[in-house]
Amino acid sequence: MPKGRPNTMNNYGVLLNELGMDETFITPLREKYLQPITALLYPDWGGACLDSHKAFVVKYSLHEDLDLSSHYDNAEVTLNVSLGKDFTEGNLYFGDFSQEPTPVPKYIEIQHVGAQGLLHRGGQIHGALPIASGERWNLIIWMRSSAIRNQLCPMCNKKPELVEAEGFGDGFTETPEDDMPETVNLC
Ligand SMILES: O=C(O)CCC(=O)C(=O)O
Ligand SMILES: [Fe+2]
Repeated sequence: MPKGRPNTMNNYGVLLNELGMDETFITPLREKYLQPITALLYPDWGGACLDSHKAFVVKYSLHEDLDLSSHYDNAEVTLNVSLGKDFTEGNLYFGDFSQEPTPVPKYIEIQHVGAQGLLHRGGQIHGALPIASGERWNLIIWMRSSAIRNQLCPMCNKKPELVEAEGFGDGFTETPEDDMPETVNLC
C-alpha cells in the first residue's frame, strides 16, 4: 500500500486519500458541513467555493515529531481537529495579522482541546509547540479554492503553471478561457 508523508514538514501520520477516505468521508464533509460555515467566515478566501482538499492525520510523540515549526499551508482554509490522545503542552500558535511592523513577531497561543475543530486561513502563519508527554494526533484538512489559487499560487505568489496531477493535485484547475478552442479572424 502506498504510504506518503502527510506533508513536507510532518514525518509521522497518514494521507487519507491513500485510505480511500476522500469520496466517502472528506469530500461530503467539506461540501455539506464545512462549506456553509467557511462561506460565511472566509468570503474573500474562496470560502464559498472550496472545490478540493488534501486531508491527513499528523502524529506527535516523544520519540517522533515533537512539534511543527511556523509555516503557512498550501490551502485557502484549513480545518484542524484535535483527535487527542492524551498529551501535555503542544499548543497551537498563530501569527498576528496586524500590519504594524514589530521587531519581534507576535503570536497568540491556543490550547487545542480533544474532539474540537479549529478553522483558520491557510495563509496565516502558525505552528505547534512541542508536546511534553503523551501522543498528539490531529486531523488536518487543507481546503482549496481553484477560483482563488488559479489567479496566484498561494505558495510562490506567481501565476500557476499547470501540470497533470492525480486526484485533486494541488487544487489548481484549468480556467474556461484555457479550454477555449483557438479561433481565427476571418474578416
Ligand atoms: O499539529 C498541528 O496541530 C498543526 C498541523 C499543521 O499546521 C499542518 O499540518 O499544516
Ligand atoms: Fe499548517
